[in-house]
Amino acid sequence: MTTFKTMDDIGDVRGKRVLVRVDLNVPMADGKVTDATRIERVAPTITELADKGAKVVLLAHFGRPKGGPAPEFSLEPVARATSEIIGRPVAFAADCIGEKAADAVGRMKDGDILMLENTRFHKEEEKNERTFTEALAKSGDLFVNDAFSAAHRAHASTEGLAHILPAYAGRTMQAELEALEAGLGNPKRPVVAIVGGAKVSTKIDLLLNLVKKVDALVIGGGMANTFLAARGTSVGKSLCEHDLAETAKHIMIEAATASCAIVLPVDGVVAKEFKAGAANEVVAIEAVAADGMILDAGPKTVEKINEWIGRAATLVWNGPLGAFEIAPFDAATVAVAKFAAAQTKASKLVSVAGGGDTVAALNHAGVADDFTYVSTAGGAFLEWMEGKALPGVDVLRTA
Ligand SMILES: Nc1ncnc2c1ncn2[C@@H]1O[C@H](COP(=O)(O)OP(=O)(O)O)[C@@H](O)[C@H]1O
Ligand SMILES: O=C(OP(=O)(O)O)[C@H](O)COP(=O)(O)O
Repeated sequence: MTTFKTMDDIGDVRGKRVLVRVDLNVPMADGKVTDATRIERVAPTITELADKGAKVVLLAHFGRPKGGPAPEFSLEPVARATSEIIGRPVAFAADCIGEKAADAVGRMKDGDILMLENTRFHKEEEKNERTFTEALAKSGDLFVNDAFSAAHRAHASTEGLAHILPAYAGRTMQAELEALEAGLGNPKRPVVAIVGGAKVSTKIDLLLNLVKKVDALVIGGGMANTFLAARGTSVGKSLCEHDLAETAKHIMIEAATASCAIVLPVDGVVAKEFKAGAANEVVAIEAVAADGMILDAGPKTVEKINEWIGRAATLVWNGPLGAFEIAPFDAATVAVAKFAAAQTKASKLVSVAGGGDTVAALNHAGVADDFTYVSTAGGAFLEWMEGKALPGVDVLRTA
């Protein structure tokens, strides 16, 4: 049950400027969106408001620029992709505050859609600074937050704006929370979680609570390398955050106390270059050469993970098991995704997966529709699972 205001409470929006926070942090390659799920999920909120005659002003971040403009993190190509998906023009303004934003908003007619440039081009966004939030608020009369997958960030555009403008949950925000509650509110045990991917430093802390909620935690992808290194296994040149070794050790101790099994790779697919078709070999995890990079989990690891999934009643998954965008390093992710999908179809498993790249990986494996639920959120979903308050959601409850 949601306890915040939704778009059903928003009233007449005709002629009003509605600032809509969406998460358009989508996978891209060569300037093209490679998985449009996040855009498709927020499309209903955008079109509903536009159809009701609102001036829809979209706010979003893209990637992790260092608090200043960076062309490779521009939202302009994403605005084009959004326009194609919703089948309507989406104008673009080269800044999210100031004159450029004001001019573009000033030109809007009722029912128009405008996307403002990456909010993270201003360092004040992530600091949630009041003056910056007020500058953002100048473009809107109302605020709709539809970015569930960014709701774990207390940023100006995800949290701050709800203190300044009348605030509502968008259709996707509402649907995500309801679906997660339905699928995982009271999960059937055993619960197995898989956490992989590359955002090691921003996700590792939440594993400390997660091990108290699940029966087994499978650690894969870049995250696994940090744990392997922490227990003294050499990972060569693999993606690894060595300075997080103590955190990893602490998590392994907490897991043992909570009787949560930690499942780490036993073999890996190792290459010397991070590129498609790079020469590679499967090696035992203790045998990674000093110049090798683990880019995927090996077949024995896949077998072990699938055994755990076979015993599970509920699966929670964020983060690919390898660099799945580059063949052949997608093999483990695809194999595990297919097995989890088959278990779900056979009614043996409730499977909930989430994250921008995880969704792309499930689409790549052709099984996203076979999972019980696929969330657009990765980190936010895991924090929700941990039982942590999400700033972007909480502020809507009290707004
Ligand atoms: N062993 C690995 N080495 C390097 N990158 C990896 C490895 N395993 C997974 N990745 C990368 O992790 C990225 C996804 O991580 P993350 O952003 O945490 O997931 P999500 O967006 O689903 O939350 C993918 O781009 C993938 O290439
Ligand atoms: O892609 C996102 O999160 P996810 O990788 O956990 O799915 C969100 O857009 C949040 O991005 P951030 O982790 O740079 O704050």
